[in-house]
Amino acid sequence: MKYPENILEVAALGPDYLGFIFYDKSPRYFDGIIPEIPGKIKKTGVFVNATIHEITRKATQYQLQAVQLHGGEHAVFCRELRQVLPAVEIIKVFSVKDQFDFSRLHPFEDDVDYFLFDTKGEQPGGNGYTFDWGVFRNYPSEKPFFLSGGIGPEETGLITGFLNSPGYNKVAALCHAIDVNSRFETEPGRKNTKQLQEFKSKILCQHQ
Ligand SMILES: O=C(O)c1ccccc1NCC(=O)[C@H](O)[C@H](O)COP(=O)(O)O
Repeated sequence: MKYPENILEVAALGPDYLGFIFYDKSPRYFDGIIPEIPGKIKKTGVFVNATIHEITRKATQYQLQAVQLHGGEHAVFCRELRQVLPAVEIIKVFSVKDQFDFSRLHPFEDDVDYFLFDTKGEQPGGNGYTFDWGVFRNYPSEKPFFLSGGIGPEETGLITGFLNSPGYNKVAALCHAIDVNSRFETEPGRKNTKQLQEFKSKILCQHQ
């Protein structure tokens, strides 16, 4: 999110999280003021290889309830961050191409709250492409995760198929949130509220 009036419009749809990109090479880079939004929506700072000091500064400035780490942050870094910001959820992102080696998650198990799976692309995030969710057949963890990467208005069938499919049963139950971004934008950082509303209604209606 980037623009105050658009933040308020999207907040009115009742998402669980709202993301603010603190990566200055992104067209969605956020440096503004976050208007007052309902406390149950978790303000989430998105970082790429930022220092603990930078993350702490933004977390304090914007009263973030979650941070999403999109760079090469390692498990020890996440552990240190947790010590400094114990009340803030830590979401560690992994980029998936065709295959994914899930053993990479193991070192992070005790130090993050959620994993987030995004599509590997030219940029650290916001690439707008999906990956093959079939990789989740090999998901070895009990940790809930965010499903991300190129999810757009046309993906509702795919999502509900994934969430309801017996083939994925245990994994689908661990899908904590659906993360959407560029495919719902009218320009970088500005979300199409109508499309988001329809998307949310369809998912809620189709997911048993
Ligand atoms: O969106 C960005 O510009 C961005 C830049 C650098 C790191 C992360 C970024 N976005 C983070 C997200 O969580 C996106 O929602 C995720 O990458 C999916 O984006 P999209 O493929 O556009 O749906």
